[in-house]
Amino acid sequence: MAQISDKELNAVTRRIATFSNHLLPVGSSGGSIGFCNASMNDSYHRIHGEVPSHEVEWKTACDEHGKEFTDIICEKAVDEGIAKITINRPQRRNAFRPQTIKELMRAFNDARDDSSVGVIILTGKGTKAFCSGGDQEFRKADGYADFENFGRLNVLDLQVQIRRLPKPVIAMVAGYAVGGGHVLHMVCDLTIAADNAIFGQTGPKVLTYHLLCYFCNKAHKKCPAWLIVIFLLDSVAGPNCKVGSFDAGYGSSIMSRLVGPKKAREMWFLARFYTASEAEKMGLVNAVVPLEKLEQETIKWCREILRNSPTAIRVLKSALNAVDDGHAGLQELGGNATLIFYGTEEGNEGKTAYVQRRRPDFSKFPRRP
Ligand SMILES: CC(C)(COP(=O)(O)OP(=O)(O)OC[C@H]1O[C@@H](n2cnc3c(N)ncnc32)[C@H](O)[C@@H]1OP(=O)(O)O)[C@@H](O)C(=O)NCCC(=O)NCCSC(=O)CCC(=O)c1ccccc1C(=O)O
Repeated sequence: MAQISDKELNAVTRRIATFSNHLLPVGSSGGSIGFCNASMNDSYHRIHGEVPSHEVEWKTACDEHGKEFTDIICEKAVDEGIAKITINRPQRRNAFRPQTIKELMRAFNDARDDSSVGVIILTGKGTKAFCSGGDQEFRKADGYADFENFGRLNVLDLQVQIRRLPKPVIAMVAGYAVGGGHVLHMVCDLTIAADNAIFGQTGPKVLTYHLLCYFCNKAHKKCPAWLIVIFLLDSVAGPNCKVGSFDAGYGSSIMSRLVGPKKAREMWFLARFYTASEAEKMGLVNAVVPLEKLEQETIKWCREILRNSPTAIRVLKSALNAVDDGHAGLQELGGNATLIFYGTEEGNEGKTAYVQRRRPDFSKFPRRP
């Protein structure tokens, strides 16, 4: 009779253990290994262990000229590939003005170029709001303007930057994510929400708030009494803000992809607000956690991502966007193919031959089926 070696016996025992673990109901403890879920007792989890849960040590980062940011806080985790970018205007529910967007774009650029960073968290200061969209005080007839005397919709550039950034961006949402702030979280790759989070678009609602600001500006800050009365009545009838705006770009198309065309129409046409658990059911967010666990859980997701291959994640992000992003999506995905090719011997042969003024020898490279 054929003898079975110790090695083979070990392999069989391991396979039976793995198989029987898969049969255990989810949540049962199933043995002495301290995983939260018995079905996680496979070789991957035995080798990699649990995702570490120790606290992050944050180090504040300046801008590229060593100057401190005014509207945002940029931090990097010590010895871990996590950058955290925080909109720091809590007194205005983290509404963004052009300066905020410019700083955000610089911080995202820095995190992109920093090869020690593998994942970026976008969040808002405090627990009341992730972001309440464009700061209406700075809205003019041609867009938003602060230190410059022309207006723009700067946030659209930031949306594109996040979409194309070759590292995952996670929105960490506590409190309101509304208007342009809601679009920002949708543009991020993942969203972890606190149980106090509120999501929604405000733009199409009645114009009282914007009208009030507009007339006050015109009247050198003096508000006509009738407008104040309308504003007060309107505030009582529906305390959510009303700004007269819409995002017919990513704010519509990405939303429709996330929640489906019918629900997207509901979100925009009715401009209702939704709780975190409603948002989770709609597919707007990846997870909802108690407010006090928000950062801990987000960090856990970051650490789990950071264990994985950065190139695989980079290519996957562009692949997941490619169909929707048309030429820009193909360019991003195609750029990744070229980037990987540059790192191969075959790619290098072409370059080396050119530099050495000789014919390249591609004969040694396989023509794969
Ligand atoms: C977020 C709220 C629901 C929070 O309500 P609450 O907790 O009761 O706080 P408040 O007392 O309302 O607010 C505290 C304080 O903050 C000020 N504030 C809040 N949000 C803004 C804002 N967006 N702009 C300016 N100021 C804001 C508020 O006035 C208070 O100030 P005090 O001095 O203390 O009184 C509620 O605050 C709320 O509903 N806010 C407005 C939300 C909203 O409608 N946002 C949408 C703005 S439009 C937008 O984001 C579009 C952005 C954009 O650039 C764009 C992109 C693509 C296409 C088009 C556009 C475009 O601009 O049109």
